[in-house]
Amino acid sequence: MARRDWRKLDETDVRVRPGKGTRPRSKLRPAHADATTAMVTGVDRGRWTCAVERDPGRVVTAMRARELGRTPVVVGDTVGLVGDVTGRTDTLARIVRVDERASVLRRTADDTDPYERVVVANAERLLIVTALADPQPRTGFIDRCLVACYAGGLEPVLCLTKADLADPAELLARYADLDVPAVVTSTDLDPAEIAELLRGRVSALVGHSGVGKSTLINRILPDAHLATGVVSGVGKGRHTSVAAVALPLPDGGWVVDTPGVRSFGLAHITPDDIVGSFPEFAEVAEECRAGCGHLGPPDDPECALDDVVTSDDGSSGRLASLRRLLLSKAGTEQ
Ligand SMILES: Nc1nc2c(ncn2[C@@H]2O[C@H](COP(=O)(O)OP(=O)(O)OP(=O)(O)O)[C@@H](O)[C@H]2O)c(=O)[nH]1
Ligand SMILES: [Zn+2]
Repeated sequence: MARRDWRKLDETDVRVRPGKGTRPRSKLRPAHADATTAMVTGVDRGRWTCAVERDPGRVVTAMRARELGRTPVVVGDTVGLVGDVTGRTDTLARIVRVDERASVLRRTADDTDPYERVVVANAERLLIVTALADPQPRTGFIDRCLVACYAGGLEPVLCLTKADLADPAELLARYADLDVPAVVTSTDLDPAEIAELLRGRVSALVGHSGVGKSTLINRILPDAHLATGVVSGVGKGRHTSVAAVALPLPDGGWVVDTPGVRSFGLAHITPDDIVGSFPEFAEVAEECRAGCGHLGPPDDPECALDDVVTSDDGSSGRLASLRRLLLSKAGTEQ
């Protein structure tokens, strides 16, 4: 239950149906029944780049129809387009519908923007790109990426780069209890495993500067420069530091690069949102008192999660890892 509750989290969520008190239910709706479905691949200053029928070869620039008001439209959103959807130069389609999101990745509020915002919608996976050395892995960052995934409905994957510089064993061990899938890579290893992981689906990528994210993308997408160039015709400028962009993969699927996204919108996430992603704990957590932080003694001495832990079936390690994530939500390390 908790896992799907991210929809209520803030005002930037898409209103699938207009609520009472807003505009009257649009009479235009039936007229838009023939709207063309597209995926948003880039956003910049009131213009959205969309792939019609998710076809990377059919790119259209669109504006948001007035009737949508300020409904946020982000990379990965599935939208309905009307108007000129040919994509010819100087044409502009209109976005008249934003479909309900299957997942959300939020970035945190920052100095220039006091609101948490969804940066990527509908990504199935989040690749947490971390160098094994140079720069040193930051486990606080990884932990908060995991929290963002569990709360937003994405499957996390650890992508450990620069395996030629350091052994991944210690880092892998830290996440073993959480069953987070991991791939280990370096420039002297074949990127086929990662390409396979990404093929046919929408995956978002996050990572600090210098971890080798661009190197990785360029190896999987030899023409990424070209693809980036196409979108940056729209996406150049001061907003690019946090603007996500979806790049099409050669064998189908999309990689969403999230430059500048260094921390995640976790402020409204409750412990229950996170626990909800852990099947063996979610049900028991309902027996806890309302507002239990599920941290166990001394903070939550009566937390029911402790009852799940029996002898040595691995549950104690998993609970310890889950509790580490619960604690990390409040962390500030980036
Ligand atoms: N030793 C080693 N170095 C690597 C590997 N992958 C990338 N690098 C180096 O790490 C540095 C950073 O790589 P980038 O791909 O630019 O990193 P990034 O994450 O895109 O960083 P920004 O562009 O700043 O966001 C470069 O000097 C790369 O050559 C690797 O597998 N092994
Ligand atoms: Zn509890």
